[in-house]
Amino acid sequence: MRRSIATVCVSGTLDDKLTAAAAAGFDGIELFENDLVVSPWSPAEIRDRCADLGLSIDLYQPFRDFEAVPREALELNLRRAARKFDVMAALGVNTMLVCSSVSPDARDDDALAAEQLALLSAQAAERGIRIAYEALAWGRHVSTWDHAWRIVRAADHPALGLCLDSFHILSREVSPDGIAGITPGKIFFVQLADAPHLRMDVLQWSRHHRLFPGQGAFDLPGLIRTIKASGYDGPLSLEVFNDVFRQSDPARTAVDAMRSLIALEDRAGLRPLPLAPALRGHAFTEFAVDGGTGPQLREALRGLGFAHTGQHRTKPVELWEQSACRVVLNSAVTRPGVAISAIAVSTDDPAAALHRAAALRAPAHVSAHGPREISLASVTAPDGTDVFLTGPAPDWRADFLPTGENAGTGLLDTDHVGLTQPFDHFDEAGLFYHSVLGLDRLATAEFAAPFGLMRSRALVTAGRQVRLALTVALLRRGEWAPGVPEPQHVAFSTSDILAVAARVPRRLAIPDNYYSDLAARFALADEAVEPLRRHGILYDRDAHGGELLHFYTPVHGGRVFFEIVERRGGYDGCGEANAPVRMAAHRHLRLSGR
Ligand SMILES: O=C(O)c1ccc(O)c(O)c1
Ligand SMILES: [Mg+2]
Repeated sequence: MRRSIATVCVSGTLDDKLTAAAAAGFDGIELFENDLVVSPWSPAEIRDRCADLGLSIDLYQPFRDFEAVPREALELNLRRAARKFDVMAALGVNTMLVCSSVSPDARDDDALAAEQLALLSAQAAERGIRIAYEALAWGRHVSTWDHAWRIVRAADHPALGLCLDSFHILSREVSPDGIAGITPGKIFFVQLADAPHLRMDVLQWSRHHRLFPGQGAFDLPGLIRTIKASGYDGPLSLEVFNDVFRQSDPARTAVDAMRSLIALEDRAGLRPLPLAPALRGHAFTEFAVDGGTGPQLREALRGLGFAHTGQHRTKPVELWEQSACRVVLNSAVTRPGVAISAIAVSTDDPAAALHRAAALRAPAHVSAHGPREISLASVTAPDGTDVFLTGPAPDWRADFLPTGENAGTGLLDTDHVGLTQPFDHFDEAGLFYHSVLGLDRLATAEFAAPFGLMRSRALVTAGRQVRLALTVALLRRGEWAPGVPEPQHVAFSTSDILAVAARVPRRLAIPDNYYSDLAARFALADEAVEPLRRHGILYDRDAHGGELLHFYTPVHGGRVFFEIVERRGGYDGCGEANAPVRMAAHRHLRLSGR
C-alpha cells in the first residue's frame, strides 16, 4: 500500500513539507488547503514540484460545510466546489475530502445530505474527480463512520465514497468492526492518527493531541486489519494535528512519521519487518567524560565497588566492571561535561537487529575502529544516545587489555538505564525504542516533582533483561526551574541492598520526613523502617506486594548519577513514586554545595 502524509503533519512552508516528506520516503501527500493558500507557487508549480520529488498528491482537503443545507446555500456550495475542482485539475489531484458539516445551517436530514452529496459527486465525476466523505467526530449531525456510510450508500453515486480517519473512528464509542463489511471500492481514502486516552472535548483532542501510530493508545493494527478486510488497497495516509510537530524540524518529524507507519504495517501484518531481536541484557553503558568529570565518575564507580578492569587498546576508553555490571568511560568523545553517550544491549543476532533498525529508518553506523578491534555497530536514538547491538558473548571486551584489577561484589547486573528526554522528542523516542528494539511499553506515570510535572515511561523486554526508563519534564517555562537538563542514570541490581549500602561511602541523604510518611503509608514497623532510614534507602510496594528498595548516589558532573536497586517479589516498576524525593534531595545537595 502506498504511504502518504498530510502536509498538516509537519512544520514549515509547503516547500519544507514536501522536501521532508520526499526525503523520508513517502509516496504521496494530502495537500491541506491552507498550505496551498499561503504558498507562492501556483497549483501547476506545486504539481511539478511534487512530481520532481516523486510525490503524488493523493488528496485535496478539507472541503467543509457542504451537505444538508437549504436550496439557496446549495447553489453557493456547488459553485464553491467548482472553484476547488479547477484548482484540483491544475494540481493533478483527483480525490477531494469533504468532511461532515459543523455548520448551524446544516439540517439533520440524511436524505437531503445524500441527495446533495450525489449532486456534488455528479459534478465532480464530470471533472474526473471523486468525493471522499469523512465524518468528523464533532460533526453537527454526522459524527460517526457508520452514519457517513449510511449517507454514502443512500446517495449511491460511483464518484462518492468514504474517507475513514482512525481518529474520528476510535475517539468515539461506535465499534469499527462493521467497516469490514463496507462495499468493496467504497472506501476512497484512509487517514491514520493515534492519540493518548484523554477525557476532553473531542475537537480539542483531535486538533492538539494526535500522534503518529504507535505513540498513543489506539488499536491501529486492529483497525487496519478491519479496513483491509473490506478490500481497501489505497494509500495509508498519516494525518496528525499536533502542537509539537507543528514546531519541530520537518525532516525529523517526517522520519518519525515514516517509522511509525512502517512499524504499523508490520504490526497489522501488511509488510512484515525482520523480527525484533530477542535482547539478552544490558551489555554496557557508556559515559562520555572529560578531564573534569572523568575523575568524578572513577571515584563514584570505585565507591560502588567497581574496578577499572580493562583499558582500550587504542583509545582513551576504560572498562569498569563488577559482576555483569559494565560501564565504559570514554574520553575520546569531545563534548564537555558528562553524559550517557551509549547503551549496549546484547542479542543473539546483532545483524538481524541492525537490519530491522535500517528498515525502520534507523541506519547503523560503525564507530571508527583499529585493526585489532572488533566492529560494533550502533544506531542513534532520537535523544542522541547511541545504541550498540552486541552478540551474546562479550567479544567486544577483546578491545580492552586487562588491567588485573579486581572488582568488589554485591552488585549483580544493570537493572535499568534512565534517559531523560526533551519534551519535544519524548513520543518519538518511545516509538524508536519500542519499534527498533522491540521493547514493550509499560504504563506512563506522572508525578509532581519540585520543579514541575514529570512523565515517565519504562520500555522493557518481556523477561525484563533490558529496561529503559524515559522521563520528561512536561513543561519547561520561565527562569525559575533549573535550566540544566534532568540528570540521567544507570541502576544496578543487588540481592542485598543493606550490605551494599553499608559499604558505599557516598549515598544521597533522604530526609527523615520521608521515613515517617513511609511508615504511615505502608504500615511498616519501626524495625523495618530504621535500616532504610539509616542508609538512605527508599522503598516502594506495588499492588501485588512486590517491593523495591533503592538508593542513589549524588549527581556527578552535574549530569549523571547511579542507583542501586533490590527488587523483591516481582516488583516491576522503576520506583517512579520516589522520584520527587530523589529530585528534591539532589537539589538540596546541590544548593548545599557538596
Ligand atoms: O480538524 C479538522 O477540521 C479536520 C479537517 C480535516 C480532517 O480530515 C480532519 O480529520 C479534521
Ligand atoms: Mg481526517
